[in-house]
Amino acid sequence: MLRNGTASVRNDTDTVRGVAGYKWRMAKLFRAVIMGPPGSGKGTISERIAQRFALTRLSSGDFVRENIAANTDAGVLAKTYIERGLLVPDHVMTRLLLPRLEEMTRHSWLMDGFPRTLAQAKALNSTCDLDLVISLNIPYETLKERLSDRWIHPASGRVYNMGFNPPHVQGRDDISGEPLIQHDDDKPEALVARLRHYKDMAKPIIDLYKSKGILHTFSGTETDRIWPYINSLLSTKIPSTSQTDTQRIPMP
Ligand SMILES: Nc1nc2c(ncn2[C@@H]2O[C@H](COP(=O)(O)OP(=O)(O)O)[C@@H](O)[C@H]2O)c(=O)[nH]1
Ligand SMILES: Nc1ccn([C@@H]2O[C@H](COP(=O)(O)OP(=O)(O)O)[C@@H](O)[C@H]2O)c(=O)n1
Repeated sequence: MLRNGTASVRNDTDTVRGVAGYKWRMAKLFRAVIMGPPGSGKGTISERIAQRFALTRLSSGDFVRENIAANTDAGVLAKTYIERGLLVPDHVMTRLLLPRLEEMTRHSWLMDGFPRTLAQAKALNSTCDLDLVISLNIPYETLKERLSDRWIHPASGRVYNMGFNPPHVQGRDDISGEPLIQHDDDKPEALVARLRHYKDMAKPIIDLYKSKGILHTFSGTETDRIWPYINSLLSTKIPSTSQTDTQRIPMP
């Protein structure tokens, strides 16, 4: 349910009369968050979920980058932190993200990268009711190996791994053909600090979602082995109709 003062669309089956006397039944909407340390597979799994269940994939990192590119006030502010390798403060992140979510009242979505702090989780909580939180629990050695081999197409956020999902042409994005880059903070020396930081920040968020009964944790070293469990969980949670968000149903 989006609590923006006017909309209340979660779980509803409201109808809108369209042309030729049809009504459009809005399928039950679904809102989820995916959490995990850097390299745990959030991007990879979100992509699969978005395709399989036709959810809109929202990446807070991509959204920050779009705002920086568009020179919005919040983007300009966010840039000053990212350039110093810092997390963007909560009030800037919520200013960026929450209006975007309020535009999504009629879409099912999966959010990757937000919330990263308890304050962000509370802000999200006051904006919408989440149906489900996926938390990925991946051993440190696995994260280290994956990240040292991660290549990214910055414009789209598509991720590659030279062993697991290599691009068709080495160093080039499959779709655009543009060059791939590596993030400095994917280097092993930066990883220990990033992981410690993740654990400290994630613990209270995970406790919050556990107490709400919406947390589902998946552990393992291979995405392909974790994926079937996530797939079957989501298949039970997402009604088939919400796979297209809206469904045209002839109604008297
Ligand atoms: N070897 C291996 N690499 C994987 C696996 N799953 C994801 N990756 C790669 O690991 C890196 C991190 O995954 P990503 O989805 O970007 O993680 P995120 O930081 O949590 O969003 C990327 O290069 C992925 O292609 C896996 O099961 N095995
Ligand atoms: N909730 C969030 C999301 C992103 N960010 C910032 O935006 C950057 C890019 O986001 P991302 O999700 O792509 O980050 P990484 O997974 O590359 O760490 C992060 O490194 C943070 O500086 C943030 O501060 N708080």
